[in-house]
Amino acid sequence: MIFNDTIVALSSGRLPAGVAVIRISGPQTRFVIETMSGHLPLPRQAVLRAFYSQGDGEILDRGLLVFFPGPRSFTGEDVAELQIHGGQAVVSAMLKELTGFQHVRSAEPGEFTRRAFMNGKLDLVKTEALADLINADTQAQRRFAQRNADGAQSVLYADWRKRLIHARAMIEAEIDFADESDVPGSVAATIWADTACLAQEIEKHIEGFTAAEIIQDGFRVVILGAPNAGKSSLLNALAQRDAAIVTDEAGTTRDLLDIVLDLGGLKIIVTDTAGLRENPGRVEAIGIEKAQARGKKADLVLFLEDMSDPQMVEIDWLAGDHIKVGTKLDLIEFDQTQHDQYDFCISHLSGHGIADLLEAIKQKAEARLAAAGDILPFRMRHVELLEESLEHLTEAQNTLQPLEIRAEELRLCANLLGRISGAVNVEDLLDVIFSQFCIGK
Ligand SMILES: Nc1nc2c(ncn2[C@@H]2O[C@H](COP(=O)(O)OP(=O)(O)OP(=O)(O)O)[C@@H](O)[C@H]2O)c(=O)[nH]1
Repeated sequence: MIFNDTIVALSSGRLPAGVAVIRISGPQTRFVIETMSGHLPLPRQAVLRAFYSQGDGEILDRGLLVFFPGPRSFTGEDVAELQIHGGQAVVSAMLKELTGFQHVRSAEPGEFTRRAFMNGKLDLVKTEALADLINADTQAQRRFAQRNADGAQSVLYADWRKRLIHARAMIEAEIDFADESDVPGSVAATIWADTACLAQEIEKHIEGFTAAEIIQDGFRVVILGAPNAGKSSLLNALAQRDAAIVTDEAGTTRDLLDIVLDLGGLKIIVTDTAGLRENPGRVEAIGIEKAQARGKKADLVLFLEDMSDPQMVEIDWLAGDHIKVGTKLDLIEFDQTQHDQYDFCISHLSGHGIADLLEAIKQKAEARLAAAGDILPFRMRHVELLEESLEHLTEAQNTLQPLEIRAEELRLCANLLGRISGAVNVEDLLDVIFSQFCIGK
């Protein structure tokens, strides 16, 4: 696709910095380079150049210039990257000079990537993965985004579409040549067996979204227990700072308080909650309601009990995974029978058991990820399209429907899969997807 205007942006991070990278893409790129720095350098080779102002011939800066002639560039157009000194004034003078050329303007957020997509350099899934790679905070997020950007997911969907298109072709052949028995019944049986298999694969793939959410948004750990059980003390010990207020007054914590941990590269969100007890005050009751709601949505609940003063707390409503933790170990005489009631016994005073508990949280999170496959849908958008395509595939299996309708359901299913990677009709999605990017990407 040919764009008339050339776009320019600072592609590197916050200024001042040692080096700043300015990126230019579009049909004016060659002219701009030649005007500001002399002849075009060899493709993809870094050269040291002075960059001159058109107005008074002043040198604005010296730096490295790399020229990537289209179509072998990130956007598919002529692209140049200028590595210059990362000072505020240097960069603003250079950007002002560049956008002073005719048909050259500042890029919108994500516009370079959008051009890459329009020119067939990236598909939508890879584009989204690239946005995630740029925003990755933890090593697990980086590795996951890297894998998605490599395109394994797009290959999987392309393979599914191929199977569907083949199935549809065979079914249509059966419709067209029914009388001539050119398509033996056994072929149709094989096709329907394969589409049934595909439906299972898609279903399993959709289930993997939970694992993707854990990687992207974090593994949610919620600390629950009676007032004074030591919940806030545990949160502070895990955070290694005073994130929550700790007093000996029962009911100190009224609201939810989150901290974020990086455990072995995984993002873990730990939430402190209001103590669970019967007949709380009005404000406390709201806190308890919130605690229960968060506990129900948690990936893991740490249920704390003060070993020196155990309280009866109703936790039957807890459906998910939980670890029972005995606290204030330092206050009690050793008693094996009492120890055996808990998965872990800890003391914030002595630090006993905290490291083991952290390790257990990490292992629980890793186990959840290991259970999912390698290729996961990583946007709600993917899941919605997958679910819709699965509905059509299920409908296609319905032997009560005429063959024509079943074939049409296969076509609809393939189209929806095509929308995930952008192979089919996605104009309406583009603004949403590219707005996730920063300027210069
Ligand atoms: N001896 C001892 N005291 C502890 C330990 N952990 C917590 N405490 C004390 O127990 C009291 C309550 O601790 P918190 O961490 O505020 O308990 P909580 O469960 O958050 O309490 P609420 O906010 O009221 O629900 C404080 O005085 C803590 O210093 C421990 O391991 N040993």
